[in-house]
Amino acid sequence: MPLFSVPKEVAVGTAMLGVAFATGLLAGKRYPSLVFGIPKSPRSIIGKSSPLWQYILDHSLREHPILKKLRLLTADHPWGRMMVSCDQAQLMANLVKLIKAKKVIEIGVFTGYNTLNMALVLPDNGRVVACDINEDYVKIGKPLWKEAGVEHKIDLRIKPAIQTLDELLAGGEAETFDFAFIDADKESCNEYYEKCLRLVKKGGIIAIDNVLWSGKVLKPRKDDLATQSIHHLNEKLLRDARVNISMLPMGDGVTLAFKL
Ligand SMILES: C[S@@+](CC[C@H](N)C(=O)[O-])C[C@H]1O[C@@H](n2cnc3c(N)ncnc32)[C@H](O)[C@@H]1O
Repeated sequence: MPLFSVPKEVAVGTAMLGVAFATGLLAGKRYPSLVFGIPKSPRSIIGKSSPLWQYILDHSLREHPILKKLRLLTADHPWGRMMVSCDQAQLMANLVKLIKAKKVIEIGVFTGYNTLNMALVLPDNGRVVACDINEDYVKIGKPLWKEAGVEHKIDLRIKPAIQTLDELLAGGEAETFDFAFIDADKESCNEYYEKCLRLVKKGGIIAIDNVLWSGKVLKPRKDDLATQSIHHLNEKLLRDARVNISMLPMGDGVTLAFKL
């Protein structure tokens, strides 16, 4: 027995709307960034349609106008959902500022929201080593790095991040970074973590994004390498005596590892 029933006309109308929406999507149509008044945003543990999500943004987000411009620009990109959660990016910038970081690493730039966000709070002689393999994504945000006047603080490296991290290590930059944000291909997250641990100083912070992976970590499927990889790193971090950790249910889950 159904819990509630709807008039036949409403059911038919809703089904037609659904078909029209799906047909639009298949035809490559982009829908507006605002759905039911809630900003389209990336993965988030708190549902994006939850009024609490809007409340959090309304009561905590202090976004630089150029960051906002980049967020809205990215929201209309077909892969806009990959962008870091803006409240989480704000926490990253607050941490970077708190520890008076000068050298930071971003693994997985996409359109560069978090890169810009960190560059904005770094001192004028600070540096973000920004790693990505896809220049097309980065090109979207690059003009805004310039507009914000922080382009000179961003050292963009377009190649596999593992290669960039190895080059930094080979160049004698071990234990010279203050902060690292890991947010690229999940299959490599353990390797990124190990290399960042060598690059970051004692007292520095490594932030690992998507550690809850939309809840998939609860039941990692054997054939799902990304989830397996995240889950193994989560298990390892729990027992890793080289760091203190906090796992925060923010965005899609972020673990902060404080190097001892
Ligand atoms: C989730 S997005 C990053 C989001 C970004 N941190 C932000 O602030 O919005 C992941 C990015 O990782 C990049 N990526 C994937 N595999 C990579 C690799 N092997 N090396 C470097 N970047 C990679 C992708 O091109 C993509 O831009």
